[in-house]
Amino acid sequence: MDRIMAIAHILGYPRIGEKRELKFTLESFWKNESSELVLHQTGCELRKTNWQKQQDAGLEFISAGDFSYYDHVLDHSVLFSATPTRFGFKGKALTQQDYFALARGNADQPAQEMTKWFDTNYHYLVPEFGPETEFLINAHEFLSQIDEAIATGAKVKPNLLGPVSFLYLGKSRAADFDRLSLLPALCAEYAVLLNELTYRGIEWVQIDEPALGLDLDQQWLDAYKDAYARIRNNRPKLLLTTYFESVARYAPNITALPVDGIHIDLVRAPEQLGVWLAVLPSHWVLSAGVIDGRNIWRNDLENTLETLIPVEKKLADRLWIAPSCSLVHVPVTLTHEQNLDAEIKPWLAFSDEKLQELNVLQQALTHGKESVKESLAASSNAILSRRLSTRVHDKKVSERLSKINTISPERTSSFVQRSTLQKQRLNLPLLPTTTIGSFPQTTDIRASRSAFRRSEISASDYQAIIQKNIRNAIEQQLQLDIDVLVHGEAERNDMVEYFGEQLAGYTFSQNGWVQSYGSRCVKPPIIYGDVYRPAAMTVEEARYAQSLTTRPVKGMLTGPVTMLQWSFVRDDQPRDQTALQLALAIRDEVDDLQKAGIAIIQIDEPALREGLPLQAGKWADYLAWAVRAFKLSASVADDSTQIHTHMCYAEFNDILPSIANMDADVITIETSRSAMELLDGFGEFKYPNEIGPGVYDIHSPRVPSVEAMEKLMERALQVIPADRLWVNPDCGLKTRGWPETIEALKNMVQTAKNLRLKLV
Ligand SMILES: Nc1nc2c(c(=O)[nH]1)N[C@@H](CNc1ccc(C(=O)N[C@@H](CCC(=O)N[C@@H](CCC(=O)N[C@@H](CCC(=O)O)C(=O)O)C(=O)O)C(=O)O)cc1)CN2
Ligand code: MET
Ligand SMILES: [Zn+2]
Repeated sequence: MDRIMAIAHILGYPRIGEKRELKFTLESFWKNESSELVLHQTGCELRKTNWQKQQDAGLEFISAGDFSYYDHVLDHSVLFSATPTRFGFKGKALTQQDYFALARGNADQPAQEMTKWFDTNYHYLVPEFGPETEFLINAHEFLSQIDEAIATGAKVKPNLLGPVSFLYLGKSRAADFDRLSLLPALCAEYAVLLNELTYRGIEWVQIDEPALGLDLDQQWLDAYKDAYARIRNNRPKLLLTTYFESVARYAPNITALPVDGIHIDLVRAPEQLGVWLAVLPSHWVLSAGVIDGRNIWRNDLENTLETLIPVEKKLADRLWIAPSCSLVHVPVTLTHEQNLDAEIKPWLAFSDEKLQELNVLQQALTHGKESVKESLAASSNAILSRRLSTRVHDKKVSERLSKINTISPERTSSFVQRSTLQKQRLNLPLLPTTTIGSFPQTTDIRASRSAFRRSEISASDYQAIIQKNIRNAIEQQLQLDIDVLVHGEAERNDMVEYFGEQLAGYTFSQNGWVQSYGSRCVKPPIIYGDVYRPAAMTVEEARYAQSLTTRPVKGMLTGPVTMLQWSFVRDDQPRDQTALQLALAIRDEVDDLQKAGIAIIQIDEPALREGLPLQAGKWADYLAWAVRAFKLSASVADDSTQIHTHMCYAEFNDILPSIANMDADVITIETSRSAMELLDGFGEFKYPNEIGPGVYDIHSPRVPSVEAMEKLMERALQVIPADRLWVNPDCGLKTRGWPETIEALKNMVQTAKNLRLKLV
C-alpha cells in the first residue's frame, strides 16, 4: 500500500524562457517595435509553459507570483503602491510604461537603485521608503496571475516576499528614518492580500524571508514577531522560506512565529537539519531544500535519500522536498544543448532536470526506491563518472598548487617606491583620465561573433573585424585626449565567459542563460576541473592596441575572485582552492602582458564584495583567501608595471582594510550614484594608494555635464590628495551606444582639464 505522498515543490522558476523569449520581447517593446499585447502574450505563454513543466514533474503545487516583467522586488513595491514618491505615481493606476520607468528611469527621474540580491549575481530594484511612504494594496496584476494559475486546474502556491525582508531590503533617503516604523501599515495591506488568497481557495502561501540568513539585530528579530502576529487571521497556511544560509541560530525566534512551516537551505547549510528536527513545532511542515538552486551539478540522489528517509520516518507527510532556493539562479533546460561536452553533460542539471530530480526523490519517498531504480542508477552512474573522470584532476595543477606557499603575494617594493618608478615610466598628467575597459558592444560586433560561431565567416575575417573595432576605440580615445587608453573589449562576449573559454578546466553551455537584471542575462561558464592557462589569452589584442599609440594602453583582465563568483563552480573542492588555481592562471597572463611591453594591467574584481559571506562571522576567512588570490595574480608584476583593479556595485566601506591590503597601485570604483559618499570611507581610512572614483553612472544614456562631474571631483579632492586621484566613469561602457559615450567622455576629459588649471 502506498504511504502518504511526499510533497515536492519549488520556490520559483526562471522567467526568461528556454530561448530568452522574455529578453527579446522586452527589448523590442522598449524600442517600440512591438506592442504591449505581444509583451503580455509572451508573459502568459512563459507562465503557462513553466506551470506545465511543474505539473508534468508531479509537483504538489505550481509556483505562481514568481514571474516578473523586470524584477520581483520591483513588482512587490508596485503590489503595495510603495513606488518612490519622486515619480509622482501616487494614486495613479500604473501603466506598463510607468512600471518600466521605475526600472529604467525616464526623462525626469533616474531609475530605482539596483543592487545585488544577497550573494548572487541577480540584481533587484531597491525599494525606496520614507516618512511619506503609504501602502495600499494594488493586486490586480498579482491576482490575475494567481487566477491564471488556478485556471490550469493545478494546486497553486503563490510566492510573496515577506514584510520584514521587504522593508529590510529597501532604503530610506531621509536621514534617520526608521523603516520599521512602516511595519504596521504594511502588514495591514498584507492581511488584505492574504484574505483575498483565502477567498480564492489557496491553501498554502510561500512567504520568503531571506533576511533571516543575515546577522539581524534585536529590533529586526522582534519585527518578525510583530509582523506575523499582525497577519495571522483568515489567511492561507504560510510556509516561511529561508535560503542561502543557516537560520538555526534564530530557531527560538522563528519557532515562536504563527506560521505553518519553514523551508531551509540544506545545500548551503546542511548542518542546520538536526537543529530543525529537534525544535520543529508539532504542526509545522519542514521543507528540505536538498537540490542545489545555485549550481548546475546533478544531484547525488542516493545520497540525498539517505538524508531524507530518516527525516521522512520522523515527519511523515510533514516533510516537503524542494530545491534550496528559487531556480532563477540557474539556466532553464539542457534540452537545447547540442554542443556540450558529451562526458560532462550527464553531470549537469538545469532547472528542468532539477524538476525531474525532485520527481524521482518524491517517488522514492512515496513508493520506495525500487519504484525508481533506473533513475537512481542513472544518477549514481553520473556521480561516479564525474568522480572517476580523468579530466577533473590535473597533476601539473596540483603540483603547482602544492608549492604555492613559495610564491609571495607581495609586490617587490612598497607602493611609494613603485609609484616613483611608475611615474617616471608613464609620465602622466595630474588627475589622469581613463575608462574602465569596455566600449560599446554594438549589434555589429555581436552579429559578427554570432556569424563566426556559426562558421559563416572565417577566423581571419572575424579577427579583422575585432581589429577594426580596436583601432576605432583607440582613435576615438586619442581624439578625446584620454591619457590611459583601453582596447575596448570588443572580442569579449562577457568578461568572465571570455576567459573561461580559454582556460582548461572550464566548459560552456550554448544556451545556459541566467537573468542578471531586467532583460540582461549572463551565461556563466562551468568550472568542472583543475584550472590552468594553456596559452596567452589577451596578449595579441593588447599588443595590437598598444602598437597603434604611444600613450599607455591598459591590459585588461578579470581577477580570480570574480572568475570564481560569476562561474558555476565545482562542488567537489573548496572554493578557495579553485580561486587559487584561477589566481595562478591570471598571474601567468599578467606576466605575459608585461613581457609584451604593457605598462599598465587592470585586474577587475567587481564581484569581490558580492562573494562576501552573509554572516559576518565568516568574513575574515573569505577575505583572507580572496585577497590572497588577487595578490597572487598581481604580485608577478614588476615594480614599474602599474596594477589597477576595478570594483563596482557595492558598499566597500566595511571591507576597506582588505581592499587596501590588495595593494593595487590604482583602484577605480563606482561612486557617482552615491555622490562620492562612498569615497568618504576611503578618506577616513586614509586609503594609501591611488583611486579613480567614478564621476558618472554608465547605467543611463544620460550625458553628464562638466559642472556635475567637476562637483563630484571637488568632493573627491576634499578627501584624497590630487596626486593620487584619477578621473574615470563608474564602470565599463559595453551597454552604452557610441554617440552618448563620446559626449560623456568629452565632458569627462574637460572636467579633468578644468581641474588641472585650478590646481596649479
Ligand atoms: N558575468 C557577468 N556578470 C555581471 C556583469 C558582467 O559584465 N558579466 N556585470 C554586472 C551585470 N551587468 C550586465 C551587463 C550587461 C549584460 C549583457 O549585456 N548581457 C548580454 C549578453 C552578453 C553576451 O554574452 N553576448 C554574446 C551574444 C549573445 C547573444 O545573444 N547572441 C545572439 C546573437 C546576437 C546577435 O546576432 O546580435 C545569438 O547567439 O542568438 C556575445 O556578445 O557574443 C545580454 O543580456 O544580451 C549582462 C550583465 C554584474 N554582473
Ligand atoms: C562589471 S565590471 C566591468 C569591467 C570591465 N573591464 C568593463 O569595462 O566592462
Ligand atoms: Zn564595473
